[in-house]
Amino acid sequence: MASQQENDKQLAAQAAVALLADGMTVGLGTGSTATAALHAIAARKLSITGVPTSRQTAELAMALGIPLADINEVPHIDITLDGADEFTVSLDLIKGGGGALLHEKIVAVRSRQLVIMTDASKLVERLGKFRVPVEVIPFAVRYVQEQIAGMGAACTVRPDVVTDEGNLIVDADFGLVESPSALGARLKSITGVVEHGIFAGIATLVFMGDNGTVRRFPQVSGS
Ligand SMILES: O=C(CO)[C@H](O)[C@H](O)COP(=O)(O)O
Repeated sequence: MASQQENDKQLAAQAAVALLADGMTVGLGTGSTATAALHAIAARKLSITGVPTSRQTAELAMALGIPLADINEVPHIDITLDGADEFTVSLDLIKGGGGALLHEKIVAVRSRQLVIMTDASKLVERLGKFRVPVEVIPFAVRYVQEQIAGMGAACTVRPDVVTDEGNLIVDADFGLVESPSALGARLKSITGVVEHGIFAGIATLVFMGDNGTVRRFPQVSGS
C-alpha cells in the first residue's frame, strides 16, 4: 500500500500534469515525484515531446512510450515538471538529491515555466536543512572541498555517485541559508564547481500534496 507521502507526491504530480496539452515540449524531471508525473503523462496518452533531465528519466520515458528530443534540437521548452528536496514560499529550491541538478537546472532555465511537485515534508521556512549538493569536476574536488570548508560549511563527497556528465557531487552543510542567490553566486565562483543545487528565482509554481489535498504556491488569494 502506498504511504501518505507517496500518495501526496502522486497528487502533486497529477496536478502538474493537468497543465500539459498536446503539442507541448515538456522538460521531464528526475526523482520519485517526477517518476509519478511520467506515469501520469503516459496514463493521459498526451502527445508531448519530452526533454529528459537524466539518463534514468530518459529510460523510463522511453519505456512508457513518451517521445523524447535532445535539448539542443528543440526551439524552446514550454514547461518543466520536476521535484525538489526543499522549497520556500518564495519558490527558492534546493535540488540535486538525486544527483541530476546540472541537467535539471539547464532544462529549467530553458523552460518558460518550471513547475515543482512535492509532498509537504519539502516546505521549509528557510533553505538549508537539506545539504546543498554541488556538482564538481573530479580533478578539482579537493580544492572545492577546501573552499567550501573555508566558507564555514562541513561537506562530504557523495559516495558512489558519478553524474551524467562524469562529475562528483559534494554535499555541503551551510546551516540555514540567509540569501539563496548570494550563496549560489559564491559557490558558482569557485573554480571547479560546475553547478549547485540552489534554484533561486527559477521556479514559477509549486504543487504540494498535503494529506490528500493539493496546495499551490504562490497561493491564490482565498486558498
Ligand atoms: O532534485 C532532484 C534530483 O536531482 C529531485 O527532484 C529531488 O531529489 C526530489 O526527489 P523526490 O521527488 O524523489 O523526492
